[in-house]
Amino acid sequence: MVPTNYHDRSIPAISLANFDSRIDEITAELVAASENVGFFCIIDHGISKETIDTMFESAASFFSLPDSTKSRVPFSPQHNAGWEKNAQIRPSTGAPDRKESYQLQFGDGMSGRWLSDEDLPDFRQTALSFMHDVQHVSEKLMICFARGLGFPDDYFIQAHDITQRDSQTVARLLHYFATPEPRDTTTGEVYHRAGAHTDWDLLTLLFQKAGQSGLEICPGREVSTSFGYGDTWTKVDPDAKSNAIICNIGDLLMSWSDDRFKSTFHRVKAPCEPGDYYGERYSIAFFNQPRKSAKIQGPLKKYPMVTGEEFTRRAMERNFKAVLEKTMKTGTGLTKEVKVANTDMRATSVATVGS
Ligand SMILES: O=C(O)CCC(=O)C(=O)O
Ligand SMILES: [Fe+2]
Repeated sequence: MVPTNYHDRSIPAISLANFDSRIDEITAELVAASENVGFFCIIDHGISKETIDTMFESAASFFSLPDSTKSRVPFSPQHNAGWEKNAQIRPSTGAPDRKESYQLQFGDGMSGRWLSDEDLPDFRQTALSFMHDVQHVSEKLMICFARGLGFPDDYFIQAHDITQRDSQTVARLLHYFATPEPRDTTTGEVYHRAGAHTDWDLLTLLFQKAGQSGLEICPGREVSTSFGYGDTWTKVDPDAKSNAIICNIGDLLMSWSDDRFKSTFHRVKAPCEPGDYYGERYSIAFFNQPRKSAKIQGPLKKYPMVTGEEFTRRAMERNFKAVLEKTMKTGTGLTKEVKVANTDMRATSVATVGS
């Protein structure tokens, strides 16, 4: 196995302290980070460590339920919400990520996909309160991005209004399974966690747990080969002290900024090298998705206008095609009914392909 080529890049840390009086300074920092790296972390964001820990505890309670209970809220491709396990195949790997996830939304998409209070006391309330907190932070960043691109302050906030029925914003609770250490190289089995991908939302806010490393980025699309294979990677380890939220630009903001802001390849590495973390890993990703009816076009009109619904559908189709091509090339095929998940909006297509 060829060792990973690592490169230390600094991930900008941007403080949101005194947001109203420092908004110009914060906007300049965010714009620079988005143009040059596509990844940054925010600190002084106002969500306490206790709040984040409580959400992680609730996520762990959900994932510790028997599969028979979790399968009462199964993932729905139409709604992009619910629970899936070992079901997401990335075009970069052609094999399922070894994980389970539970996708939550604010509105109609969650109908019938919350467990009852008897199954999981207080979960819904805790999750929604956390999601509103993260939305609040996201909206601050949206004001800065709107200013950076010359749009009115509330431009992205309106397009991502979570009080509307066609809101598509998703909070994804993730649980990666522990994998054998050291990896058995005789079988060639690779325990993918999250294969290399870009997200296709506006902006992702990611929460990691101290000690559970694995997130890596390949910034600025510095990829000379497909999906970053063979390229240099940078570790983005959780930093418990700063209580930072990791943020990355998604394909939607890249397009909406006429390619000025970079959506960036990242992965949760399949552990295989000395120093890698093989234990179970929890994370929470908050995907700022546009309303279905949002109209998307950059200030320079580099790309034709599309709706949020259309943008999402096209991203899913592209992803689905790439997965099919990959699985055919590798001969793994999709031999039974397989849920083929998208890179990051999590809308999963159910495909029955091959024998
Ligand atoms: O789990 C993580 O740290 C990252 C997850 C991720 O990139 C994704 O789900 O899009
Ligand atoms: Fe991602």
